[in-house]
Parts: sequence; C-alpha cells; structure tokens
Amino acid sequence: MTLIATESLTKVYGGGVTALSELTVTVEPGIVGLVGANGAGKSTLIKLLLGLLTPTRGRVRVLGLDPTTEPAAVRARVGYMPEHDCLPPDLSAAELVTHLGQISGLPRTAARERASEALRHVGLHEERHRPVGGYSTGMKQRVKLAQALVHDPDLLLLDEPTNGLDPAGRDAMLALVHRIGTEFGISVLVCSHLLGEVERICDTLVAIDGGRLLRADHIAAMTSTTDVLAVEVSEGTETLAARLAALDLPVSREGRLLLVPLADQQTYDLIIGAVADLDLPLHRLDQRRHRVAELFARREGSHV
Ligand SMILES: Nc1ncnc2c1ncn2[C@@H]1O[C@H](COP(=O)(O)OP(=O)(O)OP(=O)(O)O)[C@@H](O)[C@H]1O
Repeated sequence: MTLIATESLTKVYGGGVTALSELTVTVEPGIVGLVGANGAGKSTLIKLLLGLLTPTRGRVRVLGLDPTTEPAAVRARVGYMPEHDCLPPDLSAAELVTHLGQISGLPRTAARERASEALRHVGLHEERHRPVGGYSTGMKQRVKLAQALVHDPDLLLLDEPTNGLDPAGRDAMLALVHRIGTEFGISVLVCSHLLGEVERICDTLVAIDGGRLLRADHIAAMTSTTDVLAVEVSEGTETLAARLAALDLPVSREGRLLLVPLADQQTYDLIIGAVADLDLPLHRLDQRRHRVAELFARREGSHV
C-alpha cells in the first residue's frame, strides 16, 4: 500500500502565492521526513493531505484515499499534530484528549481509555489530570501528539513537533516519534525545517524547496558511498600528502582528511603502502559517504 502519492500537485493561495508547484511524489509506509526551509510549502502539503485545503491543480492520495472527495475517511485513519499551540488552558490533558477522541468518533468510555493509553505512550500519564495551562512547552507538544494518536491512526502527520523545545526536549521528542514509528507500526510523516533532526529518525526523506520537489528517496540511498577515499593519520598528514602526490595520486586536503579518488583496489594498496613506509599512525581509511546535507548545499544561494 502506498502511503502518500501526489501527481503534479499545485496549490496557489488567494493572494497569488504558489505554495506548492507540480509536486509529484510517491511515499511508502515508514517514517518519512518532510524537510524544507520556512515557507517551502510543508504545512500546505500537510493540509492538502488532510483535505483541509483543496488543490489548485493535480492529484493527491493518502492511504489510497482522495482527501478532496473523502476527507472524513482520510481523517479517520490519519492523526494530525499541528505546528501551533491551540490547547485550552483550563482543561486537563485527559479531558482534552478524551474529548478529541470523541470528536474522532469514539464512544465516551473507549475515548477515555484510549486517551489514557495515548497519554501513557507520550509519557504524560502521571500529569494527565493537571490543567494544560500549567504545562511546559515539551508537555504541551506531547499533549498534541497524544491527541493525534487517540483514534489509533495508520498515519501520523506531525508539523514541526520539536518546535520551541530545548536540545534535550528535542531529543526526547525525536526518540518518541521514532518509537511510535517502529514499535507501534504507525507510519509517520514528520515535517521540519531542520534536516539534521529528521535525518536521524526517518527511513525516507522528501525535500522541498520553494514549493518544488528537490528529492524524495530512502536515507540509505542519499548516504550511499562515493568513489573517494578518505585517509586520516594522527600525525604526518603533510608528509603523507607529499608521498601520495609523488605516487601520482591526485590527493586533496580537507581539514585533517586527505581525499583520494578511488580508481581501483590498487589505490587502497598504494595508500596503505605509503602509510606503512612512512610509519605513520593510520587513524582512518574508508570510502566517503554522501551526506544528506549535500542535497541543500548544492543549491547554495537559494533560500534553503
Ligand atoms: N493562507 C495563506 N494565504 C496566502 N499565502 C499563504 C497561506 N499559507 C501559507 N502561505 C504562503 O505559502 C508559502 C508556503 O507556506 P507553508 O506554511 O506551507 O510553508 P512551510 O514550509 O510550512 O513553512 P513554515 O515552516 O514557515 O510554516 C509561504 O510563502 C507562505 O507565506
């Protein structure tokens, strides 16, 4: 089952702002990171997936359903954590999540039980009867996550779940999202302007820039090996660089690393031979991997 599929999806707002342009992407179940700078179109895409906005052009499918014509069916199977706070301060987390469970169609008793479970999953079971107004930002984010989980969805859409959190809070939230995606078997689309964050927890990355698709791929494919060898010695970097150059290897320097294009097995042998000859302490010799950040680095000068 395809999780999300869009075809030439375009959204132009009333004022003439094109927030999404000809976006065609297919995403399989798992933890999916949706990354892009502020204003890239992430929230717009989430709202289109939920059926809260209608496309100007193109098609969108969520779990095989069309959110434009079947919004209720989509929302029954999708949980949504909005970016901004909208929590009534006088209600307790238990009351609020139970209420939202009922709005999702659960009978009162089932909603209460599910709310209690969801709040346990997000680590708020102890505090669930306290008014939300007294919660920290991290706790409020967790209430928002619990309400997205209450009706046992197949897909969670999380809009900037680490917003406003300190580094420890961010780590805890990311670990929680990862656990939901792996242990509960729920697919998660987690949207962020911070590539380094989502990269850590997702299987697939969808990168958008100015409303257009930059790339959609498995993280593993984005971090595949390059044909460059990285060599690091604890001392004698200059000496080794000179020796490799004398062996006709096109060596370049990047900080403490020496980079050598990998032609064949002989490249390895020449490097190891040179290190041994010079009796240098070899710290590292491996094939370089692409970094996901290159995705955006290649577009330096754009606003990502
Ligand atoms: N209701 C609206 N009316 C007009 N323009 C809008 C509306 N909502 C968003 N936009 C514009 O559409 C573009 C994409 O916005 P969107 O909120 O989808 O981006 P985003 O990637 O989620 O960014 P952020 O993380 O800042 O929310 C931006 O230029 C934004 O100003």
